Amino acid sequence: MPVIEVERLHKRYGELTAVDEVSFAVEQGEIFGILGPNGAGKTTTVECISGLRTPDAGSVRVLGLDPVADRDELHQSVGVQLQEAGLPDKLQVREVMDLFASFYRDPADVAALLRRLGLHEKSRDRYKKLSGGQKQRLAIALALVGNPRVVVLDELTTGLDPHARRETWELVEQVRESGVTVLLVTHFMEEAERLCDRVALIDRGRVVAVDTPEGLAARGGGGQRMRFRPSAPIEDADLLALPEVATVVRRGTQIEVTGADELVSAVTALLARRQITAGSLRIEQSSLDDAFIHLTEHGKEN
Ligand SMILES: Nc1ncnc2c1ncn2[C@@H]1O[C@H](COP(=O)(O)OP(=O)(O)OP(=O)(O)O)[C@@H](O)[C@H]1O
Repeated sequence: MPVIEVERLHKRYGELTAVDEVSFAVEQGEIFGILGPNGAGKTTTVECISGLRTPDAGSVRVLGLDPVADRDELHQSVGVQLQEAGLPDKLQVREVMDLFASFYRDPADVAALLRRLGLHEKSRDRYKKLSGGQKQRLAIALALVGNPRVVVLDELTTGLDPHARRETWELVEQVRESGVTVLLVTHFMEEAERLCDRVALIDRGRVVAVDTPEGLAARGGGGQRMRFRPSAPIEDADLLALPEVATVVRRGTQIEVTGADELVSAVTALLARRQITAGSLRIEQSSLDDAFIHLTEHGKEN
């Protein structure tokens, strides 16, 4: 049975339809991403899942519970990290954690959790003294302090430097390894590619695709791009004769070849047969970025 089941979810704000017939299911132990442009309806969707908003229509089940009717019960098993933590500046890290732990029947060991999140040495620091990355880690700690079975993380790494972002990703992977199902809202493709088992791509309140990051990337046009400087001349026609090659473009001494997924091995094998080496070689896989643009393009035009 899926851990989260969303069926034909609908939410309006006045005249504006923010979420329109959204359906997806998240399985136990998955890291499931909700990806989409600004204003797509991602936060509204997870707020309905977390019981913070009441849907206008459709159904949501989390661990078999109705997030609105069974809010108190849901709260015990679902940890939520929201975009704005809104914590009092003057409280110390440990105090915030103890306060949140007191809301749960079976809270985690606060000291152990702080140690796990690298915040142990900050236990006595006030919230306002924490760096952006530390605040973010505290937000994750707060989402985990109730020993949840499901955790909802919204815009987890926004505003973090690349190092802190990577550390946070490792944390999320550890959370999943401990058996927790993770629902992750993001608009960073790299984050979705690195972390998510599957992704729902949402545009203008509608789900446009649910797939693995690789599956989504393939829908964005697919294929590979390879750039190199050959050590000896090679004809365009020789490259184009390979079934994997779609286009060949020359820029000075550099050749750019695009084509199917097996492009790189086919071209490399051809070059090897001719005893040509590929200098300054760069390979790009068609990415989730391409899929994002491709699949949400229609929405932008309207
Ligand atoms: N409380 C609200 N009242 C009125 N309109 C709202 C409210 N919250 C969100 N909206 C609107 O609903 C739409 C969806 O917003 P939502 O925050 O769910 O999108 P999002 O995909 O999370 O966006 P972002 O990536 O920018 O955070 C937007 O057009 C937004 O302006």
